[in-house]
Amino acid sequence: LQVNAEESGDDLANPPKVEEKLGAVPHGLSTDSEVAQREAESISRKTLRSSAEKFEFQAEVSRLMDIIINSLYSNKDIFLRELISNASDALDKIRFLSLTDKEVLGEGDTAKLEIQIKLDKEKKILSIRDRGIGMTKEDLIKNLGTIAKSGTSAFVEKMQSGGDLNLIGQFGVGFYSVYLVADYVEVISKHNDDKQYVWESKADGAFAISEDTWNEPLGRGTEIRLHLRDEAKEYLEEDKLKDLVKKYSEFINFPIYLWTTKEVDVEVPADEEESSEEEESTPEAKEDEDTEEDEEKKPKTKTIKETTSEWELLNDVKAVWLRSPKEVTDEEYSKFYHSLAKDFGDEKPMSWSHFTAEGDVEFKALLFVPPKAPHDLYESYYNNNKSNLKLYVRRVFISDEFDDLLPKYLNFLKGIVDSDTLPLNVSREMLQQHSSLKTIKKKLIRKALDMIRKIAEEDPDEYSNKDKTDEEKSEMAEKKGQYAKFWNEFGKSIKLGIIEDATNRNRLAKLLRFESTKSDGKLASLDEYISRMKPGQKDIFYITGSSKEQLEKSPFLERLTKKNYEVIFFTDPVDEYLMQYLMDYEDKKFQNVSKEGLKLGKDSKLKDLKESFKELTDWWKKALESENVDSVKISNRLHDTPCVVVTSKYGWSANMEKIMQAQTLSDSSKQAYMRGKRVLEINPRHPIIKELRDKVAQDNESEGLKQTARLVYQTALMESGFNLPDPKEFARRTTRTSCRCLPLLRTVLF
Ligand SMILES: Nc1ncnc2c1ncn2[C@@H]1O[C@H](COP(=O)(O)OP(=O)(O)OP(=O)(O)O)[C@@H](O)[C@H]1O
Repeated sequence: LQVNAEESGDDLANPPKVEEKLGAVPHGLSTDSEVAQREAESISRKTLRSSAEKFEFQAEVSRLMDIIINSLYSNKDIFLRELISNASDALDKIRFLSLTDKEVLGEGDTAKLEIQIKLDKEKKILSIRDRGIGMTKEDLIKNLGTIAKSGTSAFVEKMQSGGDLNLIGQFGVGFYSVYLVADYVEVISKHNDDKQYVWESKADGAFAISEDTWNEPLGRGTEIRLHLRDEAKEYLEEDKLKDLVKKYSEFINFPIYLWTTKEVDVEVPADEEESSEEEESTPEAKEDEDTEEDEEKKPKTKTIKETTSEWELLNDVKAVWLRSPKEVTDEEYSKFYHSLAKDFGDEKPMSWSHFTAEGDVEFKALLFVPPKAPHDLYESYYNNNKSNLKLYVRRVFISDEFDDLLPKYLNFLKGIVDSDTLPLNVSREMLQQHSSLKTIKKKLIRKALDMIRKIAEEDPDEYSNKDKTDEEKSEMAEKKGQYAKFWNEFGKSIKLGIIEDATNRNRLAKLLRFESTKSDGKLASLDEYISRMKPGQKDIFYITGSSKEQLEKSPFLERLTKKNYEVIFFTDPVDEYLMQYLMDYEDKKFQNVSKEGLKLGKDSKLKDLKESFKELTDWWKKALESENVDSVKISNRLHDTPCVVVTSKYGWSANMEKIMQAQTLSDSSKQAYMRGKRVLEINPRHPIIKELRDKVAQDNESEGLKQTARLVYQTALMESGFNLPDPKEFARRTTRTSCRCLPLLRTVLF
């Protein structure tokens, strides 16, 4: 990665040494010492320091930077919140380490966990400094340039298809937003384990790193100096920065200070000449002579304007979750969500739950359902145990990658948990083992599922609101369609929950939504299905396939719809797995209508029919011996179709077979084993079946009969949703048979 340093004309071979005297500045940030000024001037945006080691950005990072630097995106403000958020993360990290080793914090100003923002109007430099964990030389190289995260290419792709730059933080590449406003950036950083280094780049494909021997020693932490572009001068205005911090970084848990400069009136001793002149020229002076005499002994003063500077605190660090829910407004919850989730889109969270758990294990929690699923929610679902909850112990941030605070299927929730029960001064690994975590997890799941249920309860599309007052109705109108929205974004997670969480299966099943033969294009719940069940109906009927449109035409539904039974359409591949775990609901069993075992009341004629078609069914079963067909039976589900192929109850359905075949790494021997035994079900009322019966009775050795029966079977396979093992053979047979048995075929196909 390292490329040869290009010698430039700048005389920086011996950078000036650290200045001894830093002047009377308040705690910290004395970055504008003369030496630093000279240094900054000498490089003056022409070229990077010649003595530095130079590196190329990783290709994806370089593309990302190109996009940012050339972006016409108008909301350039976002860079500040990204830098403050990084500073806050770095402070969280050092505070966490200090729990087990106090020494890491250092002494004096270095131990102050705060963020400082400073402006240099003249040189157009905006600096953001934190006393966080800092970066070693290696960290600087990796974190700011050479390692592309998974979010880098995802974000580049998103931007190329017209995505919103505002979402940069969610992709974990927020730092690079600095190039929206700066054309040259320096990152000065000091980690406890390394010397102080300067990273610098003009976003031209390369960055440079040098050991820092000229700036003020930071003690520990990072200072980012943005050399602002001309068109970004507004970020040198104190008021602008104050507004931005208020808007975006209000909920940062560390104090954010801005170095502000004010003109104030000060009383200074007046020199004698001036005071005597003043006495003569002031008419009031004569009038007040008596009083003047009394005060004669007091020294004469005058008021002059003086410029003073001070650190002004910009945020209130009281954590939202520690406040009573009654005191927090909806707007505050929304803003807190945006800052917590780094989701600065326009949409509010769909729902939230703010509660305190009491008893043996005490904690406060605030959970949110985001308005949209993140881009990578189901990517590496099974390899990623990290929940999106931030864990705090007594207000101290511990981790946002804590395994097992929530089960995987609830990973789409964002939020925080602050526990008073967990110990503070133990390692993350020890904490991970703590017995209270189980209780916390259990309570969080309950609350999360309640919160999701509430989205449905408050949605007028879900429940009739005829008993509601007008005020309640208008409140509900806002929530209209919210559950369908939730379902579209996170429905798969609920299904995965049903598969994975046996304890909460019934609660989760209540949240399940689907379309059905009676749902009229809307989503229905299992409770609705049950309320619509026909008297005497024992099972909940469903069918699986790749689309609703395809399923609506399925021959498996013929008798069921005629008899007015409702059938659920499951069209997501995960549904096949789901239905292996969801056996029953409210004492009703689930029945896949394309599998064996469908009962639709008693058919009094069945016995006679069986008898009448016995010769055909026996003959056909024998003819299909090599096809994994277990038996040939009279069907109770068909009306217009001559026959279908159903699968055994515990084997794969036709749809599942297709899903498994589509999986690159699936094991073909397992496929053969799991493929359900097939049963050919015939429709005794269909003319072609009747004709086949007659033909078998006449001459069951006829080649034409065998060909036709095979063709009818293969057509049934296709109609039942199976892939034909040899489509070419089917095509050949169709053409051949169509010549020989045209009249019969016409009945099959049309
Ligand atoms: N002020 C800082 N102190 C210490 N490390 C930092 C600082 N700023 C950035 N980093 C490091 O650089 C990395 C890249 O930052 P970047 O903002 O691009 O991504 P991120 O912080 O991981 O994600 P996000 O943008 O969502 O905050 C960080 O993960 C962190 O390791």
